[in-house]
Amino acid sequence: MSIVTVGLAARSYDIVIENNALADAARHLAPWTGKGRLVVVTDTNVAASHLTALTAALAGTRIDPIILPAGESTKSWAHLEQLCDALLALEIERSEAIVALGGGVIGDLTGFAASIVKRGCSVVQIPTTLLSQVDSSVGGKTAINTRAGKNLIGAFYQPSFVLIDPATLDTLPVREVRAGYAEVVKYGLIDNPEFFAWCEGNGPALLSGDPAARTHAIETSVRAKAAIVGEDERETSGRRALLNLGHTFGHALEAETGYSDRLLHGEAVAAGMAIAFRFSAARGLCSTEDASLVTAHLHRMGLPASARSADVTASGSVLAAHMSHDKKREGGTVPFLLARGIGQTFLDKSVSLDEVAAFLDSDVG
Ligand SMILES: NC(=O)c1ccc[n+]([C@@H]2O[C@H](COP(=O)([O-])OP(=O)(O)OC[C@H]3O[C@@H](n4cnc5c(N)ncnc54)[C@H](O)[C@@H]3O)[C@@H](O)[C@H]2O)c1
Ligand SMILES: O=C(O)C(=O)C[C@@H](O)[C@H](O)[C@H](O)COP(=O)(O)O
Ligand SMILES: [Zn+2]
Repeated sequence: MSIVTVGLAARSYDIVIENNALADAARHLAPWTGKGRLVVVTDTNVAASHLTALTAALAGTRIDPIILPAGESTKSWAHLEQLCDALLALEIERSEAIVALGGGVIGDLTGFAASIVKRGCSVVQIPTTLLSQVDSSVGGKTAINTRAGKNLIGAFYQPSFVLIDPATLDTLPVREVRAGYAEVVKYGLIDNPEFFAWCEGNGPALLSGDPAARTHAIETSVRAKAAIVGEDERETSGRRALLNLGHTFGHALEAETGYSDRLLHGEAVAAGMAIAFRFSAARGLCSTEDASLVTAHLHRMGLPASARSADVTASGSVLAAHMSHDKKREGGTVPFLLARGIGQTFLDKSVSLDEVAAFLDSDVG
């Protein structure tokens, strides 16, 4: 078992990473079961594969499940309302924890609901996708998507505890494992070239469910994210913005595909990171060799590495228009995460959306 702490003074919390932790949920969740019941928010797929096991592990505690449809379209106003109404109907009390059992969709939506129901209830994250275990369950970004763009309505609201059971990934479809892998390799590309090299060697084993590779990837990612969040919780210093590598491009691709299962978040981020490296090379910031290495690695891992390979045919100016809603925008300018090389990502405020649009029209990836 490993424990990683997110250090945020009074709002610090632990992340426990342990194979088969779900079977031991009574011990791990003891601080939140004292009231005799737990409200568990999940989706239809996760309910089918893991809710029974969690309920059995918590024998003696009444489980009140709220089961939502699976998929990105659940991060919506309509489902936020449905979830808040369900929590109120269950007479949730602020001293109880709401458990988010699922991937990033359930985690982001439940975290946001927890931040507003009765002005704030505790939330415990039990992530069940690779993406949510390495990224979304940690750090307290919660949100829904709206017509104007991705995650534009939300709150910074930290969980009270995160319980990661890598064994839950045994039931995850391989396309979802691949999508989560994009956020794993992101940590190497940001500031850890040794981890990128590890990904080059061990990515295939990770995708095929090798337990040692899986645990190493989860622990490395969670430690990296916890450290960044501890330094810059609300993305004000520029440090946390590094976690957004590939996301300004990626969110535009997601908007273009209507936040549907046509393009998963991790797939969009993969394409966005490769675009960011090629754009950096085109600006003379990083070598074309590094940009090609990133593109080739993502392709080898079965991920899209361009708008075209993500099946998005929109023009550069249409994609740039989506990017103008980016939350990092300041004084009318959207800063971009660019790179001087693998492991050397930085925030560049000198890019214009016209330049990005022209680059995208010429980018073949
Ligand atoms: N808050 C953050 O910091 C942060 C970070 C990264 C991504 N995100 C958000 O996370 C979301 C994507 O999360 P995701 O990739 O986990 O997608 P997801 O939550 O939609 O889960 C992917 C699919 O896998 C299914 N599933 C989940 N766990 C399973 C399991 N163990 N076995 C079988 N099926 C399972 C789900 O039902 C769903 O169909 C996006 O909305 C993205 O914006 C948030
Ligand atoms: O935790 C962060 O900070 C991240 O940027 C992690 C991203 O992987 C994640 O997709 C996040 O939700 C994107 O944030 P946003 O502020 O661009 O919506
Ligand atoms: Zn992401």
